[in-house]
Amino acid sequence: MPKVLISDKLSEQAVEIFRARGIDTDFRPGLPAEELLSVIGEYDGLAVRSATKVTAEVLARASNLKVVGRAGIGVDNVDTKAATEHGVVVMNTPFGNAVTTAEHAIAMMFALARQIPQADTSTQAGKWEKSKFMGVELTGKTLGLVGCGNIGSIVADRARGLRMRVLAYDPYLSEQRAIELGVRKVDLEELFAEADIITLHTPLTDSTRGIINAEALATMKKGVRIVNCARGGLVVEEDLRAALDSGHVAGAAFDVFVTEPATENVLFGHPNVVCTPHLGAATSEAQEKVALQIAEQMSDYLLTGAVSNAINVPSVTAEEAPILRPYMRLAELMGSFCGQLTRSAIRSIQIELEGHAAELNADPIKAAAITGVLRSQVDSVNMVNAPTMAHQRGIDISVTRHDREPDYQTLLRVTVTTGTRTREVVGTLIGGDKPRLVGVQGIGVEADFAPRMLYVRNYDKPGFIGALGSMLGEAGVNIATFHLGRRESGGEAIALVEVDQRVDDAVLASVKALPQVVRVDSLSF
Ligand SMILES: NC(=O)C1=CN([C@@H]2O[C@H](COP(=O)(O)OP(=O)(O)OC[C@H]3O[C@@H](n4cnc5c(N)ncnc54)[C@H](O)[C@@H]3O)[C@@H](O)[C@H]2O)C=CC1
Ligand SMILES: O=C(O)CCC(=O)C(=O)O
Repeated sequence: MPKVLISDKLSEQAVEIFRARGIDTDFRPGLPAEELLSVIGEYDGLAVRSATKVTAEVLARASNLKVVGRAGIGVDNVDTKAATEHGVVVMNTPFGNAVTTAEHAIAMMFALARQIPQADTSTQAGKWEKSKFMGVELTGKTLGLVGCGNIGSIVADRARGLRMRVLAYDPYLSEQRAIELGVRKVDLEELFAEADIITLHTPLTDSTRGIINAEALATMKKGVRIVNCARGGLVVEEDLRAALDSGHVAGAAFDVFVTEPATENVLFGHPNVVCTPHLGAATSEAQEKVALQIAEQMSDYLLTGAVSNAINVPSVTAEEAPILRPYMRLAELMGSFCGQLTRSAIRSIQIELEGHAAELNADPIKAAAITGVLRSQVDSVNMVNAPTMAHQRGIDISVTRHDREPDYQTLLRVTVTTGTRTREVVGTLIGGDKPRLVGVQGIGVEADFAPRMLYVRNYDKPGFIGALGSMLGEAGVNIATFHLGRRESGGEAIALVEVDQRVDDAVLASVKALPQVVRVDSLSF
């Protein structure tokens, strides 16, 4: 039974879902970092929000971990690169808290425009400072969105309802989508020059870090207001504080900070600053949605192999998973066949799909084939890290779909090249799910992938089968099945021999010494 740890404050619905799906679940919100390090080795899945830092060190200790689930959007608290290298899937819930976070941004905008938090504090302190809190109307004002994805689009929609004019800077926003949203797509300079209020809705990346700095602030309208409900680090906090102090910026509302939890910050204490403690996603509706989604997604992956909303591997839907699983098994076995025959640096891996296979999602099949090829070289390879490992080794990967009619209903071909050699195997599924080899090196030969096999290439001359049989018999090795294929043009043949015992190196050497034998390899599957 898989085991999952929930180390942040997720809705308890997540626990119920995991347990209902038969997953052993430990609910330990607020687990200290040192304790996480000592217990993570026990778990197959780790569900987090933003408090748990899933560092390279955590991942290095997570010997059983298969999936990290982020109940939310931003995965900047997960070292995704290290997760990929360790073969761990990282998934998030890209939509569950988008409305809630957009509403928080709108609430922050109102809080700034009408100084609601400051007025509340003053009123409850017994002061009646009616003239102190003169606000501004939002109607007719220009809102500048930096980032117009899920959350930015919802903010745009709500802002248009408030009769605001909306500009958006997002290099990946199409003109068509901008028209649909009723926003004007502009460059960053124009947005800074025209916006009365700027809200940020991008992830924190190398291209967005410090996107609002002293230089940018200087190009903004005097009296601009800035809302950040995305990520600390998008704004250089010291530069903003200086612009607030000089009166160039009229107000700032921040939900996120460079250092969190933010118990102190350069923005704190300024009369025109409103702060919340990373509450963007904090509604009961959003938390139920993200907890439920992440628990379902993680359970699906651990129990069926279905992958949704993963950051580091291609998606496999719940419908696709049972269809793809036998193909992934076949591809991995075929890759392993080639990998076990390859003793030098691999240059390329080609995966070809024909018949039914050509209609399927090829990414998981490709990842499985690469896993199989690399497994004889690297123990820790799996479906998640195989493409990265291949890339790191400079291996070219290609996938080709053929629409010709194959001899079998469905066919995969895996070809591995080194500087000097090519290994090629062809396989199919018998009865829809049983992997079967149907060709090696262009020679038709049918065999199952047996736990122990000998692969022999020989000259097609009399006496070979008898000699091989008696040699193995004398060594106490029982032959379970024997499959032969030969090139139609003659000369070359291949034998795939399933054996019941391990064939030791001395016996392999004697087989190799037979005059008809070109090469012999012991394979295991
Ligand atoms: N305060 C909170 O509690 C929450 C904060 N967030 C933050 O909000 C961010 C946005 O979330 P979504 O809208 O769901 O993500 P999304 O991925 O749907 O949208 C992000 C948008 O940013 C754009 N973008 C990327 N690089 C850019 C750049 N250099 N300049 C301008 N635009 C750029 C992308 O094209 C995309 O359209 C998340 O990455 C997360 O960090 C999300 C949920 C809750
Ligand atoms: O889980 C939370 O409270 C934070 C949400 C968030 O920042 C995100 O989803 O990116």
